[in-house]
Amino acid sequence: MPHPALLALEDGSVFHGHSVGATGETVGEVVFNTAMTGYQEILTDPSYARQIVTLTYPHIGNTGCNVADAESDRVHTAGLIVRDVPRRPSNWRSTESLPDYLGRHGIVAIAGIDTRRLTRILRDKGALNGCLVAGESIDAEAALAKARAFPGLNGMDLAKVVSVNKPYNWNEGVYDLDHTAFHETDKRFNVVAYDYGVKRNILRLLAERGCEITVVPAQTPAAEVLAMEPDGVFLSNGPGDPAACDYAIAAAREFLAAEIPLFGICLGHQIMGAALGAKTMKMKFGHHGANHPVKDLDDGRVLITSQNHGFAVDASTLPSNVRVTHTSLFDGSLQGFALTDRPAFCFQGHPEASPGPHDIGYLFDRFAKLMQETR
Ligand SMILES: NC(=O)CC[C@H](N)C(=O)O
Repeated sequence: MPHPALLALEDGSVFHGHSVGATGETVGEVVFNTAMTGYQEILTDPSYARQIVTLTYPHIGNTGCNVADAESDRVHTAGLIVRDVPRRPSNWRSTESLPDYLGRHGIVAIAGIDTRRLTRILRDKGALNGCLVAGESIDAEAALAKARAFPGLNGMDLAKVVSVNKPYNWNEGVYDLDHTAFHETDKRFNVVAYDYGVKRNILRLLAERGCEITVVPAQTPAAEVLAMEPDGVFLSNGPGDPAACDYAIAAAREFLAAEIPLFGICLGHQIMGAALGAKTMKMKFGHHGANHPVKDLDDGRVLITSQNHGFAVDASTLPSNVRVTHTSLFDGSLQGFALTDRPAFCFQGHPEASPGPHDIGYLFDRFAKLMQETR
């Protein structure tokens, strides 16, 4: 018999279910993700640090887990909430079941609760702080108190917490078309990628475009990077509140001043916005999923995109040398912008997908073109 588990939300809601991961307790902001696939990539996306993720798709774990699908070297979500985990995973790539994987990584997870009810609460009230407990004896009152004691993500700088300690070269090759083997690419550009919680697929897609990549810690001063004379600088995705990353905002300002090709994704987009003097704000429940429609304002195309953010740049506070390039068709929020007088642009969603559709992968080509033209 699995251990019992319980989820308590700061609004007083309590859900009883059973454990499908490690025993223990965890606190964080509870958010919902609507992607139907890609649970392992979601678990290992560093942008989810201090967040407990509930997946709205009811059957999670069907295809097991493996080494290749991780987006970083560990699980970053603070916990996992699902409706149901199948008893037996079935896929030729699977080396481990989801509960075993979660247990090995020490991640508390609950199944057997009504995730539709939970998602409606989060949609109506916005993301809520919660406490997830699993084990032989669980105490709802204590969990509620812990949920209410969690300070929330506002003001929390987590990029420097999940970042690497020292620089390294990304030298994994790129996949063959049939995705069975890696091969080398011709290196055309030297790129420095800031790791605020970078996902591996971003580095793969940059390498695929001929980038030789040096990944650097979040707090690396801009002067150190400029001394490396890169062809371009990349600002990665990452967890927490962008406004709290003052060192990153200061560095981005220097890269903009130096007119070096600059590309930002998600947290990187928000940091670029803040560097330009724009305001960032907390969203009600954010965007977390793999089917979000985004409009490309240059040609009117609608792209289906992968998303994972709880903060956003307030478009009305952007300076006049910014051109909005993408908006969300869910809520009209800002999804991308480019500078009119510098080689810099960024995107709020996840163009690298993983999981998700590849509609907006052309942004990686745009960065390569920008570096080519700026040379
Ligand atoms: N995926 C990301 O980079 C997320 C950015 C930021 N932490 C947010 O929640 O909005």
